Amino acid sequence: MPNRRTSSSSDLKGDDTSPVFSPRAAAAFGIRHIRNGAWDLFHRPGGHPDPSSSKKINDGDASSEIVRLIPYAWRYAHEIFTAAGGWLVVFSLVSLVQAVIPAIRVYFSAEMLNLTQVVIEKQEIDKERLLYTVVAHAACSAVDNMCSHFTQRNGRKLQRRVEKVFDRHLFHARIRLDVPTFEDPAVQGRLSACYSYSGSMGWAVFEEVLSSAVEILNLVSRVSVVAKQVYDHDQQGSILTVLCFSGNIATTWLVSKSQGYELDSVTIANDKTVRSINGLSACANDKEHRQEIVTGGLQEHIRHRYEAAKERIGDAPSSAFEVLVEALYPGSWVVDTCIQIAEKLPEIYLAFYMLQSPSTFATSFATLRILQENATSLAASSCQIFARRASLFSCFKRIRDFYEIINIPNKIIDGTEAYPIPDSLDDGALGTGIEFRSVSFRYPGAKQNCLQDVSFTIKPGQLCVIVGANGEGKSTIVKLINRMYDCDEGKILFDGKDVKSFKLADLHKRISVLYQECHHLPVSVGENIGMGNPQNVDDKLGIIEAAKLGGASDFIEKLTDGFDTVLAQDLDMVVVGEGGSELYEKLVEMKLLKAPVKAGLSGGQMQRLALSRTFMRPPEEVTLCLYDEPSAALDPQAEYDLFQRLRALKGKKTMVFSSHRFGHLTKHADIILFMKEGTICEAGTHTELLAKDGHYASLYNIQAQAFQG
Ligand SMILES: Nc1ncnc2c1ncn2[C@@H]1O[C@H](COP(=O)(O)OP(=O)(O)OP(=O)(O)O)[C@@H](O)[C@H]1O
Repeated sequence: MPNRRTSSSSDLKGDDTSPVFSPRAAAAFGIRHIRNGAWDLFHRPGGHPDPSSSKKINDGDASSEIVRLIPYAWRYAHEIFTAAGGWLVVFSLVSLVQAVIPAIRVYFSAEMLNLTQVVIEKQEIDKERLLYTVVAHAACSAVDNMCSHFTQRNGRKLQRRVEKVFDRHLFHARIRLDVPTFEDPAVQGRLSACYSYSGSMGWAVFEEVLSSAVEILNLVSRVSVVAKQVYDHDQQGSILTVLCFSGNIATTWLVSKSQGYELDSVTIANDKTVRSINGLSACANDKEHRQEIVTGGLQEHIRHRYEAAKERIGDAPSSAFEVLVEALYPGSWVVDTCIQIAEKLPEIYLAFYMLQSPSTFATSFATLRILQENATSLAASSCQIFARRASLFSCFKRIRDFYEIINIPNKIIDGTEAYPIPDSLDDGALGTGIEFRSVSFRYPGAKQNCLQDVSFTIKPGQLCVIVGANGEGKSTIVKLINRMYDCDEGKILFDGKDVKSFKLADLHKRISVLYQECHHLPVSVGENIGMGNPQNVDDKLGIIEAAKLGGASDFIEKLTDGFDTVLAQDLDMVVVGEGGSELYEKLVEMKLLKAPVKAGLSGGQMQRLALSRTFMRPPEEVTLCLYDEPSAALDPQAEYDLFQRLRALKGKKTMVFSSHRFGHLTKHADIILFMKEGTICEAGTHTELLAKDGHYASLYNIQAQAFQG
């Protein structure tokens, strides 16, 4: 038997083979988790990612909450009607018309049965009434078809129109966030909650509201027709009605209880063996591996490994689909038996009744037919409408959350003053003067300070190199200068003024940064470079020139589409179920799953691309260059060329480098800062620090020895 457990148990820590896997973290976001054999199934109960939506609220709270939600609902209604206007009204009206058609059909079915009853009892037929009933019934089908055609044809168009508005809002809400706000798991959770499992929230909410109205109208109209039939024509109707409905309501309730999991799920193999089976299958199936397999004579080896892995999996599920089917249909013989008995109750009653008074057989049979035809769907509809209360409520809460996230305040507060300071002595012509005064900083969520009481001064136009071992805080200094984060204690000054007082847009315009982790954007190579100066993103000549300066021209020319080559993400997804992709994205966003990125470029090429991006900005605009390990992935020639080029800027711009390498840069530095455990333990020029014979001298000598043989 496969081993199935729920995530509530404390022993769920995931598999060591997947460092980012955390079912407990998933539970915190309202995503449930099941471990079945080697598989992990994540699902969102009721399709609502917001854990707060599952909280039970009493009626008093609910009504005051509803009052608070009204302004948001009003704003939402206003926005969707502005976007889709009259079409939305027509679409809603057609859907409502379609909602009453089933009731009209029931009415004419009842008419047919009544006519049959008259034929049986009196052996005569009302031809006119029969003709009218048949024609009207057919007309109903035609109108129903026309309505379906209309809603299908126009639904998608309307959906796109409504979604566009909300997609724009959501995009804006995301793109405007700064680093600490964006990294905040609470903010990520709120952003994720704004996606519904069928497209963007804007349309999903409209659909939910309209579907509720349609269901209510459908139910009310059908119940009226059935009730009229039962009470106009049959004395036994009330008992049959109770039996039909109670059986069906119980059935619907039992089924809803027994179905534990919806299709909105992601199933992944969190196990080395399954991953190995998938990899080996790919070896056997994919064309690209054939050459290596044949040349290397690997057939037998791969077959052996595949069989051994299959053996290890044993009787546990071997595919995501199997896992999903087991979760969806856990099955219960008690439930199934109850359903069977409940469905037969009205017939059993009728059989007893007919035995007692056979003369009323026809009448009761007609009523039973009408009731049986409708009871199941009416019971299901009433249960659904009942269940919809919660989802409607949570829909409006999602609207509120949506409008609130649009205005999530950024943690890095924008300054008000222009930079460079107008009328200052050099107006930034020589570069930015930087001062750290007793700066301490801790990353959000970290246990201890990453920088502790750091103080130093870099004069305008100076070249500063920050050195030290891994993890000592070099990159963090770069990030604080650039205001990616704000320090917790102390002050950072630009040209003698608190950096927080300057407008962020002005600072970003004057600072050119190259980060250690070079992430390309999933756009074209040319655009990746052009983005270095968003105002001139289409400046083709500028891009070509920047690529030359960054040393990227050579490899770009060799790419299939040159500057137009698109560097897209290739997610290796194992997703099952409707809405699963969206849930997968959420799991990735929440860093519960890793999204492997297919890198089309080597590390050095990525670095050259990122470097080229920094050359897009007009040189006179930039007053400060921040380079975090700019040459880590470059070959020696490229590194030498780069440093030659950058050194030529000395005296014209302030330059701050973080580096592990000594020599090329440090010999020319005006100031070297040696970092150890988040503090600056040595500061001075190359000559001064060598004379001091401390940490710097020791590391420099280690590197120098390598070249002395
Ligand atoms: N976003 C983050 N959240 C939490 N801790 C972080 C974060 N970024 C870095 N750190 C931690 O802060 C410390 C300093 O990191 P930093 O990147 O500044 O070091 P570094 O000196 O630049 O290292 P390297 O030479 O390896 O680039 C490290 O212990 C690191 O683990």
